[in-house]
Amino acid sequence: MPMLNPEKAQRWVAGTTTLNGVDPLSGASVLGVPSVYWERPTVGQAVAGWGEAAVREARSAAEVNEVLSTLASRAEIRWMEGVPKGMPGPWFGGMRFAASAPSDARWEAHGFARWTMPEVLAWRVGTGVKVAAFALEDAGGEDLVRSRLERVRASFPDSYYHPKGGVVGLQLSSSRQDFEARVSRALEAINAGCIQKVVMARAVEAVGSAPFDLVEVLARLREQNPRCVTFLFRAKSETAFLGATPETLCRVEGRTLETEALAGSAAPGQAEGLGGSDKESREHQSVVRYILSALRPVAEHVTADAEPSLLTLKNVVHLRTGIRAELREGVSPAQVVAALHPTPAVGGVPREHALGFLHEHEALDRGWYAGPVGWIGPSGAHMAVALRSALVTGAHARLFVGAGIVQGSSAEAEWRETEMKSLAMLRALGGSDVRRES
Ligand SMILES: C=C(O[C@@H]1C=C(C(=O)O)C=C[C@H]1O)C(=O)O
Repeated sequence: MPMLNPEKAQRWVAGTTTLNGVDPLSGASVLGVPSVYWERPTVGQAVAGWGEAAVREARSAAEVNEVLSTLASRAEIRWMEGVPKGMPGPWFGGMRFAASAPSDARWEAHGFARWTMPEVLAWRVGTGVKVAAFALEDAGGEDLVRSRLERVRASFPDSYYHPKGGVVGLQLSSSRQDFEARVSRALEAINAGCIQKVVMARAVEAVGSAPFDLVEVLARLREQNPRCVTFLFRAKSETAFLGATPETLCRVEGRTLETEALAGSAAPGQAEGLGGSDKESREHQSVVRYILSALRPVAEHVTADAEPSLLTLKNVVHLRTGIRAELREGVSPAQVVAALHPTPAVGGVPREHALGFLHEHEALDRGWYAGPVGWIGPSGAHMAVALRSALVTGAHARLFVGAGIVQGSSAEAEWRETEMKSLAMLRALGGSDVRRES
């Protein structure tokens, strides 16, 4: 049985092997739907994990800090043949956007924050697929690791998993009226000077004509969104949180930190005007300023791109400013997450007022949407901001989309922006025959 937050003395044993494969996702045809998945096509990184050798949960923001700090250490795992260099993870998971407990039962399985170390982890390396197996260091731990590696070696396909291309009919519903009323309320608060920016989100319910095939959805997400991180986190239940996000919260390797401001959006046909738009530029710069000031206590030599560039995705274009820094001595990825999350790209300015406004008026349990999701371990950490995502159970998907509201925003335009942002997930779910109810 996997243990939640086990005693400090608990240790795991791990072993590795290398296969001839090319695609960790193809393992799903023999090992089933992964419990965790992470792919960055731009750098050729792909990782899939099955089962849960260990689970660490946190129930509050303070506990998150404590748990995340322990996950970066290698002390708890005894590697039979040394730590594999450049292994992503082995801990994968995420946390809620808000500091409050779930109010929507659909998020209960994912909890406040949850990281797992899979029983089997497969990731792409230059010439093949590397596999690690983990087990508790109890009597028989090494044998269990060897048998897991053997089973994987005997059955792992060496082909690439291509989506089969079947189309799933989707029935969609989301209330436009409610969303636009909330955006108008946000504009009143902005005009009254209570807040300068707030990111309002809404849910879109999508019901498929058959249960969603999560492996197919992952395969389509990565194919259709090569500049994003495709991710999946499946907790104990059959409920999975997955998506393809363009936004990184932080990537840490040694003392090198990379982050970014991603805010300001336009339809692909209107990208030309994005850089010159006063509204989009204000929305973007508020995120840049926040990140630079949030990094000051934890990092030095902070540099940002002189000008935002355009990040062009299939359905939407964003303004992006890359930011790099060197972490101060002893600063952990946990402290970086605590310093940055939530940035005004998904929260607002001033931060506490905007979060209070969302708590009161958004009428949505965001769950892990817009929270940090990713991996952490001895080779560093990568936490993305969980956007363009959905919580999927059977034939039901709850998608989440949001947009930044500043002075000059219009409720109708923000609705359209969120519609545009929903397309990536809808297309991956397989929608073509889309019927709408508002
Ligand atoms: C909130 C979302 O996206 C964020 C909001 C953006 C904006 O308002 O321009 C752009 C990118 C993201 O930081 C979302 O995709 O749900």
